[in-house]
This record gives sequence, C-alpha cells and structure tokens, in this order.
Amino acid sequence: MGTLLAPPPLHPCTSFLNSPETTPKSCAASFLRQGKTKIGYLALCRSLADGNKNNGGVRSMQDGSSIIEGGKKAEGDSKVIDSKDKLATDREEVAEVIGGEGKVLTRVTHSIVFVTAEAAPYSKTGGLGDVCGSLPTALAARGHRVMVVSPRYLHGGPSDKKFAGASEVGSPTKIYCFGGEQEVGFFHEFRAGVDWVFVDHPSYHRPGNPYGDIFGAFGHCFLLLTFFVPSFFWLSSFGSLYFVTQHVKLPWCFHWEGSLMERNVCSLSTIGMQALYQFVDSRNSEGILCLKSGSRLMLPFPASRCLTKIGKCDMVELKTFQFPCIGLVSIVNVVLVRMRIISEIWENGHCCFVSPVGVSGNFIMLLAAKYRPYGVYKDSRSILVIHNLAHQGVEPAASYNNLGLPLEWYGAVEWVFPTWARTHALDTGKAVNVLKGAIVTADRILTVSQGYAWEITTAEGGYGLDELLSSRKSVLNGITNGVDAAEWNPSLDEHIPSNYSIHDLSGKVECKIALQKELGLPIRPDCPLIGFIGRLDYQKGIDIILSATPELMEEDIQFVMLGSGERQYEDWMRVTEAHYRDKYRGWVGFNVPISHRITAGCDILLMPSRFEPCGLNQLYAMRYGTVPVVHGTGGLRDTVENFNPYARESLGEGTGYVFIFSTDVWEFFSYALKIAIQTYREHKSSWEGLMKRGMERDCTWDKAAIKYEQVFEWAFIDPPYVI
Ligand SMILES: Nc1ncnc2c1ncn2[C@@H]1O[C@H](COP(=O)(O)OP(=O)(O)O[C@H]2O[C@H](CO)[C@@H](O)[C@H](O)[C@H]2O)[C@@H](O)[C@H]1O
Repeated sequence: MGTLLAPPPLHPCTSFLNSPETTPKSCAASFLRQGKTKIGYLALCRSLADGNKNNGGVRSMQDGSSIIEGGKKAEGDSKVIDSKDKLATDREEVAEVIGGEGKVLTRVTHSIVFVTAEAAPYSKTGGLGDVCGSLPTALAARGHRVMVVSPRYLHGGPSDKKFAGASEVGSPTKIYCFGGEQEVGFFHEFRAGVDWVFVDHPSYHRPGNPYGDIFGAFGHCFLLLTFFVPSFFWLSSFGSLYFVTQHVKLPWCFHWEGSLMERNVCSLSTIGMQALYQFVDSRNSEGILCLKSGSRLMLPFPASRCLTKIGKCDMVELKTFQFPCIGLVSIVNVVLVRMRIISEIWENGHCCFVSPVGVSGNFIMLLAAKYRPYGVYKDSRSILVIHNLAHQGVEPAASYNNLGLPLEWYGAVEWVFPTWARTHALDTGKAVNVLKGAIVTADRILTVSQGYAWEITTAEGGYGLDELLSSRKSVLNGITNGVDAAEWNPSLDEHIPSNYSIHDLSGKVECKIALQKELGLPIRPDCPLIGFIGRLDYQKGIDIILSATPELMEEDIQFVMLGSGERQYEDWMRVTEAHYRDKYRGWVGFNVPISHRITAGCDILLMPSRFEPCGLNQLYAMRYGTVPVVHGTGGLRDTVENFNPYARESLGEGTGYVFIFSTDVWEFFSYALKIAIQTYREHKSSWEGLMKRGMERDCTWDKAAIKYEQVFEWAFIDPPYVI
C-alpha cells in the first residue's frame, strides 16, 4: 500500500454551487483533513479509464482489490489498499487521480449501490430512468465502485432484449411476503464500469411499462416494487435510497430509487430489504446480517445490540420526484447514503440500513428520531434532493402510525390544509407531509438546478413549504442534472439515421429529411421543423401549446409532438393531426428511439413548462444542434441562454429563446417561437451560431458529479442538524 501527500484539495469556500450564504461555515475544517492521504481506488480509477479504452474493464473484488478483466491483477501504481487500511481512519481521502486524459477523477471514493425502479437503458419512463442510468456510470468513471439494483421487467416485447446481457446469479431465493413465500431471482451484468443487478419475479413480467399499461397505472405498483424496494420507502408513494458503505464485508452502498407504494401496504415494506440482503448474502457469505424477520425491521433488536450490528452512516441523501404516470402520487427518493463503519463495529457486526417504514423522507426523520438518539448513525449526514416540490407525499393523518416514528415527532410531519382546500364540512384538513418532515430534519438540501433552489423558497414556487425552505437556506443548494454523453451524442447515436458533429452538420439535414419521411410529412429541408417531447401534463405547459397551435399552424412550419399522459391531451394530439395532416404529427406513447430522432431531426424544441426543476430535453436538444424555445423557469432558465443577435459585435450570443410568462401566457410563447422561426428562415448564419453554441456546451454528468462530491464534503463539515 502506498501513501502520498495529496495535492491541494478543492477549497470548499470557493464554491461553484451557490451564493456565499450557502457556503459552509467552517472551511477550516476541511483543511484540517488535508495532509497525508492514502491511495484508495487509484488503481480502479486508472484501470477503469484504461480499461474503458481497450474495451476491458475493472472488476472490483470482494477483498477490496480490483482486477482488470482478463484476469490481470492491478499492480504498481495501480495497487489498491486493502479494505482494513481503508477503514482505519475516520473518512479517508484518496489523492486526486489524474486519469488518462488529464482528468481529475476523484479525491474520495465510495462503494455505491443504486436500487431503483428504473434505470435507462433497461427501463425508463422519464427523467428518473435517465438519472439512474447515467449518474451511476458517471460516478463509476470518477473512481467510485457502483452497483445498480432494479427490477427485471419483461413486457413481452422487443424491450425485453435489453436484459439479454444479464445472466442469472445463483439460484432463486425465497422471501416471505404477501402472506406467503415468493421466489425471487437475480440477474447480473457488468457494463460501463457498473454492476447492474436485476431482481426477477413473475409480477415484473407483464405488458405495459413498469407502472401501468393501457388501462392506466397499476393499482399494485407497490407490490411490484416491494421485491427490491427496501423498507425505507414504504407508504404511499416514495422512495429511493442510495447508500455507500465502506464495510469490508459488504463493500457496496445501496441506492434505492423510485418506489411506488400505496398507503395500505406499510407492512410489506421490508421485503425488498430482505431480497437485497439475501443477494448480498449470496455474494458475501461471511458475516452479513440477513434480515429475514417478518414485517418490522426498525431496530429489531435492543439499542445496545444495534450499536454492534448497525454501522454508521456517513451520508443520506434524499430527493423528491414525481412519477410521471402516477399523477398525484409523489415519490421521495433517497439519493445517497454513504455509510462508514467505525472499526470496532466493523470488526463485530455488519452494515445494515433498516427502517420499518419506507418513505425516504421518512428515512431521514427516522435517522434523527430513532437512530441517532441511540448513537447509531450519529456520524451520518443526510441530504434531501428535491426534484419536484409539487409532489410532497401528503397522506391522511392516520397514516402517521405507519411511519414508524415516535409519537412526539408528529409535529415534524403535521400538515393542515386550509379551509378552502377541504372537501367536506367534516374534513379537518389534517394530514401528514413526509417531505416537510425531511426538510426539517435533513442535514443538507439539494435541488436539481440553482434556479429551482431559489424558486422553492418563494411563495409562488414553494407549494406551501417556502417558509420552511427559506429557514434552511444556508444548507440549500442546486446542482443541475447532467447528460449521459454516451447515450445522447449526435456523432455516435445509433437511433438516428446520420451522425453529425459541430464540425460537420450535414448529417443533421439528413436526420430531418428522414424524420419527415418517417412521419409522412412533406419532405422539405428548408421548412422549420418544431418538436416537443415529454409528459402531457400541466407542468409541461401542454395547455399553452394547445392554445397557441391554431395561430402557429398559420405559419409555414411542421410540428411533431411525442408524449403520453393526460387523456385529454392525447386526444387533442390525435384530433390536431387529423386536422393538419400536412403540418402536424402527434405521436402518443413513449418511445426512446423516436425521441432521439425528433431531437436530431427538428430545428426547434419547445419546452413551455410552467415550472421545471431541471429539465433534460433542452440539454439533449442543445447537444444535437436543435434550438430550444423555453419558458424562463427553474433549470430551463439556468441552462438556456437567451439569444442576443447584437452581442459580440453582431456575432451573437445565446443558445436558445427564453420567454417569460405573463397573463396572456401563450402569446409570449408564440412571440418567442415566431422570432425563432424568423431567425431560422432569414438569418442562417445567426441560426448556425445558435446551434453551435448549444453544441459546445458541456452539460455532462462529470460536472454534476464533482458538485455532488463537494456537497458531501460540506455535509461533513457541520454536525448533524438534528441529533
Ligand atoms: N413520450 C416519450 N417518449 C420517449 N421519451 C420520453 C417521452 N416523454 C419523456 N421522455 C423522456 O423522459 C425524460 C424526461 O425528462 P424530464 O427532465 O422532462 O423529466 P421529468 O419531468 O420526467 O422529471 C423530473 O425530474 C427530472 C430529473 O431530475 C427533472 O429534470 C425534471 O425537471 C423533473 O420534472 C427525457 O429523457 C425525455 O426525452
């Protein structure tokens, strides 16, 4: 094992994340941690970089070392410290690693397991799938050790092939739930530096998408997800947890993402945990604590035993998220929990993250209410990541009993609807709001853009939580989501008919012609082709598009929309297509290859979202030289720079068109769109400048991952918010 002096770390005070008020109080503390640092997964990082180049790959071994696939053990510089060394100090930092292309990989490595309801490319219904498909690979590329656990959905169609690369691990295991024994299998694929693990059960084998079919959302999604969704997120809707452990015997961290549960299923919440531990057990036969008990997992043993059985968690990170197809149902995702097992616990026991009830927001509360008072996880930190404040997980007050919280904690989640929002005379308006509970207990709070981080502290964007969020401004940051550069790259994209790049845009015209052909629209390369991709709901501003369409159709343009969601909008798309056969196409459904072809083939992409925490399609569009026309809100305002043709001595500035709402909402939208169309037609060089500036933008996950690491560092500078 080698040691070396670390290069000067990033100064935490020179934040690129937020305003000075959100900078941690004690920057000095981080400097105290400088000095001698140990090489941790240097080899992994380097080998990963090398391995990726030569189509090899690095496999992490259970003993904490790593090998390059092909059997060669990492050597020399590539030596990896053994796990005991790794855990000998508090939280060890490894030196920043300069990868093959001079890229800094990471200073601190973790083992991370994502457990998620969807992960692209295997499964995806929206932004959640994108994030869980790309963030793990970005973290792996930075030297972290990453596993993703998600269901093995087989819908009986071509999408089933996506799981073809995964082979079965061991034999199926039996778990007890729903009043009987269930057989659960596990499949595994190592790809892009990440171990992808798929939980298999007959309930995942059905037509539709993960959460519903043509008849609507499955009423028992909770059941489908319970097999791998751990007890953290039970309840009516939430869930996702990532946690990272440095436990030698359990060298993975867990990341649960996106569970959908209904309010009456609290007792089923432990099953996923059991399944996961069964799996872990099968790989680490030594000393893993398997939770095979019945319903409740919360502190199933006396506190004193917990101290030896349960490790300390370094980091908990939660995020809220809306499941597109579920309408009002909210999802709270626990994003990342980094576990540290101090040496004595590590010697005796096992890392075990348990919660009797699952909502991830609830998990943060449980951490504060039930673990820390017993000295468990007192060195942990929690981060709540808010993806969509419109969905908070508000449930009837009676649900409180299912949260597993002590009675005296009711105030943390108490929620009373105003009189006007009550449904009948006897309605007291009393409810519980799990997101509120997480906000008042989390150590740090994140959103998916800086703009949205501010919006949620205002009365307009705070959905009733603005004052609470304002009171926590000093720990509130925004990190913009990234783009999976491998999936969304016009020069490599296999879904589009012609590849192209900023240096040669000729392929883009070919993509446009091919799209017009595919849609049955007149083939007219010079006609502005406008696109929209997304959920058909209020958030995405579909009503604005709807209002503006008649006027828009008077223009010489073509317009294609891809989306699914509210029935009224789907019907509207069909009717509009029938009415404007030579100009409009509405593709009702969810189709990833088509979304790529629309992104590549269109000239303009519309995103008139009423609010948008981050938004991904505008990022994809810019990468593909498609100019976004967006409402200046949240992440859209942060990521799209408004076009200014006069800037830089008339060379122009900006990457798209940003309009602001007023009372006549659609008129502002129409106005911005008309200017875009006019620029496309009459000012070709300005348009090309717009396209190229968008394509030059670096919106990759690498940048976001570095910012996440910065927030983790800050989280450890302060003591836990609630002890
Ligand atoms: N019919 C269809 N066919 C094919 N692909 C389709 C599709 N409809 C949508 N998609 C794809 O699904 C993804 C949706 O991304 P968004 O950022 O709009 O996420 P969403 O609003 O679901 O989630 C929330 O979480 C994300 C992630 O944090 C935030 O960016 C966002 O603001 C917040 O509302 C994109 O990749 C898009 O191309």
